[in-house]
Parts: sequence; C-alpha cells; structure tokens
Amino acid sequence: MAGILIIDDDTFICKTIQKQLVNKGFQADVAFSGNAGIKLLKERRYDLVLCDFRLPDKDGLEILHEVKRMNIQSPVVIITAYADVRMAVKLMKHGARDYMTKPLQQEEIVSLAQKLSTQSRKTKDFESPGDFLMGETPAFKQSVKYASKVAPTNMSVLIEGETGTGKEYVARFIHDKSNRNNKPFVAVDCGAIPKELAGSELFGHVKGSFTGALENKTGVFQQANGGTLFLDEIGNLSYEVQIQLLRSLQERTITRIGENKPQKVDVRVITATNENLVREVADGHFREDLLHRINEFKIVLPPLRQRPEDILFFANHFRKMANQELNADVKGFSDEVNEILIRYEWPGNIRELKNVIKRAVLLCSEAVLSAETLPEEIVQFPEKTVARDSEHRGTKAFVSLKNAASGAEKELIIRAIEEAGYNKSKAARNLQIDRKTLYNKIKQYGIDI
Ligand SMILES: Nc1ncnc2c1ncn2[C@@H]1O[C@H](COP(=O)(O)OP(=O)(O)OP(=O)(O)O)[C@@H](O)[C@H]1O
Repeated sequence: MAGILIIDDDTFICKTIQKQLVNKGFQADVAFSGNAGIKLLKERRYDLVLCDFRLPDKDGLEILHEVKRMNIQSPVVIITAYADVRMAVKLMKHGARDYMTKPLQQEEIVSLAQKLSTQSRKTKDFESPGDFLMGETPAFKQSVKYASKVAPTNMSVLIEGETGTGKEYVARFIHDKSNRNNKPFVAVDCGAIPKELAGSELFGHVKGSFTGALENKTGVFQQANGGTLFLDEIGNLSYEVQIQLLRSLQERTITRIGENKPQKVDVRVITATNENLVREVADGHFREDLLHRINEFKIVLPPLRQRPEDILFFANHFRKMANQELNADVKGFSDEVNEILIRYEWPGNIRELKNVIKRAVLLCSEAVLSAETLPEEIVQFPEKTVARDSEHRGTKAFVSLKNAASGAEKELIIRAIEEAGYNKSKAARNLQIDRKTLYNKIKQYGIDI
C-alpha cells in the first residue's frame, strides 16, 4: 500500500483528498502546515508528497529545499493555482517531481499516485520508446535528425532546452537508436541531489567513508555500465564534482568515495541543461574544460511557443492518450480551443500541454473539447503578457525605455536571489543594495520568490 502525504493549510481540501485516496486503497496522511509536513517526512518515507505551494509558514520552494537538504527520497508534487504555473515550472528545477493545478481532480491524483509510487525521486518516467513524437516543426525535426545521426557514435551530447521541451525524451531516443540499447539507460536529475551527496550518487562510496555511509553504494556510472548515463540539470553540480566528472570522462574510470583504486567504466554520457552554460562558465560556476568535454555534440530543443505547428499535433496525441487512460472518447477540439492552444505561450512546454489536455479530457462531457475545460489563465492569455509574448516569438515589441529598464532590473533581482540560494540578505549584498530596498523591489515587481 503506497503512503501519500498531503500538505495543505486548507483542512477541507486535505481531508477530501485523503478520503478519496483511502477509498482507492492508499494510505494517506495530512499536514496542515509546512512544518507539520516536514516533521512527518522526517519520521517516515512517503511514496508521494502533494504539497500546496502557498502555506502560511513555508512556501513550496522552502519545502523542496528542506526535502533536498535532508535527502528525503519521496517525490514532491506541488499543488498550485494556474496563475502560478510559471512558479511551478521553476520549482521543477528545484527538485519538484511534477505540479498539479487546482481544482484538483480525484482521477488525476489517483493516477499520479499510482504512477509515482513506483518511481524513485531522481529518475523520471518514459512511457515507451514508441511514444516519441517527431512533431511537425522543421527546427524540431532537424534536432531529431541530428539526434539520429549522433546516436550510433560514442560522442557526448549536450541537450539544451527549457523545462518540459523533451530533453530526457531525446536522450532516451538517442540511447534507443544506439548500439548500447540492450544495456541500461540511467537518468539522474542533478538538481534533485543534495550537493554534498552528488559525488556518492555519481561514483558510489565505500562503507564508512563518511558519516552516513552505512553500506557500500554503487554509483550511477556503474549502474549505467555498457549503456547510457543521462545527467539532467548538469549545471547544478558543484565545482568539486565537476572536476571528478571531467576526470571520469577523460580517463573512462571512476573512483568510489573512500577508495583510491579507479575502476574502468564504459558509459556514454548525455547531459542536459536549461541554463546558459557559457554564461555559467563566464560567471565562474561551471568549468570550461568540462563544458567542452560534454559538448562534443549539441542539440537545442526549441520551446513549444516557437513551434506553433507542433502545439496541435502534440495536443491531439495527448488527447488520444488521455482518452485511453481515462476511458473517454473525446473526438477533437473546438475551433476556439485550437486558437487558444496556439495563442498561449506554454512556459512548461510539452509537459504543461500534456497536463492541460489530460485535465480537459477529464472535464469534457461533450464530443469535442470546449474552452470551458481549459484553465482560465490559458483562455484569457495574452491580455497580461503581450509584450513578453511578442518578444518570445521574435517579433518586434516596442517597449518604452522605462519599461525596458524596469524589466532588466526585475530580471537581475530574480537572478541574484536564485544565485544566492534564495537567501535575500546575501542577494541584497551582491546587488549592493540594502535588504529593505530589495524587499521593496520584490513587492514593486511582484516577484514571486
Ligand atoms: N518528443 C516527444 N514525444 C512525446 N512526448 C514528449 C516528447 N517530448 C516530451 N514529451 C512529453 O513531455 C514530458 C516532458 O518531457 P521531458 O521530461 O523529456 O522534458 P525535459 O526537457 O527533460 O524536462 P525537465 O527539464 O523539466 O527535466 C514527457 O513526460 C512527455 O510526456
């Protein structure tokens, strides 16, 4: 029986979800605050944690940081209002396994619980190799063509793209098309591993080599021996681990922590990032030599908003999948829905589209999907975001100088806060302003971190 923890200060929501899950045979606990949730997480291992983003004492980001710091393996799914979907997408870079939007649907929770309770936090799902879609956009087709060309070689591939653009899917595609396809494909989300444990996760350790090393541990390099190792969010590795990784790639050996003897490994490494690693190198956060080593071949996956032809193509595929999963028979989309889907900018890319379509199929009671089944924020888009949208689409947006300056200031503040590990005093120091000014600016720009 899978154990699920629901953290939400809305006691009614908590109890309702708990009841629904218990009726389906799950064991479910509830916590009405972030601190109460963390306390339970310290006491037992849950197969899934559903956590509201906005809690009175902690927000979803703080919970994720604590979960990561304590190396809690339970996958955390953030519950959010659709208006916060950009934040939810960001939270996935901080280790959230997925996000769900309110109002929650029982079927969604149950199917997520069933799926995630059988997976570990650091690896993600891959439905089946046959699920990989080429899409219809020339730029994406080109990327897939490159992926097919590089697949049979042993070259290291770096996949760049925003969250949810299908980086892991492409990595899996390369593995499946390579002659390593009868050996393991191991995917690791470097963003979900606590920094101090990354070395042991990658290379393994011997019993007693550090406090907490109670048993010998096989690292993912050894697990992937003969096959492919996919390192997602590579930019999250510490400088020290980057050095060890570079050595392993150059010498084709790994050395377990607490051991001096290197062991041979035969692993093809594919890495992915949604950061600009060249900028990370310039800022001194990423080693240039490692970047050259992992970047023997680069594949860039364009965001969905730059692939308008693919939106309806993928949407239809996900509609058919949802029909099967939910035992529904939705035949298509209304013209209005088609327009809305194309107009929206999809910050969570293909993953967001898939979630939206599945939920719409669930809510649909007619033969074709109508706009009522879509989240309001998507239907109303782009009222609030015209300037940003046109900027993304590469068309000319004439923004006043004042707006441009404040836009740049906002970006800088967000970046400084992220780089300071969400420590606002440190961010203020780095920006050379006082903490109070930083708080005023956060409020002024409505920055949600
Ligand atoms: N080419 C594709 N064909 C079919 N489904 C896809 C494809 N690419 C992505 N998807 C869908 O989108 C979801 C997200 O893809 P994936 O996990 O590969 O993205 P990602 O870029 O690695 O995300 P992140 O940066 O958040 O780790 C997948 O679970 C899958 O459902």
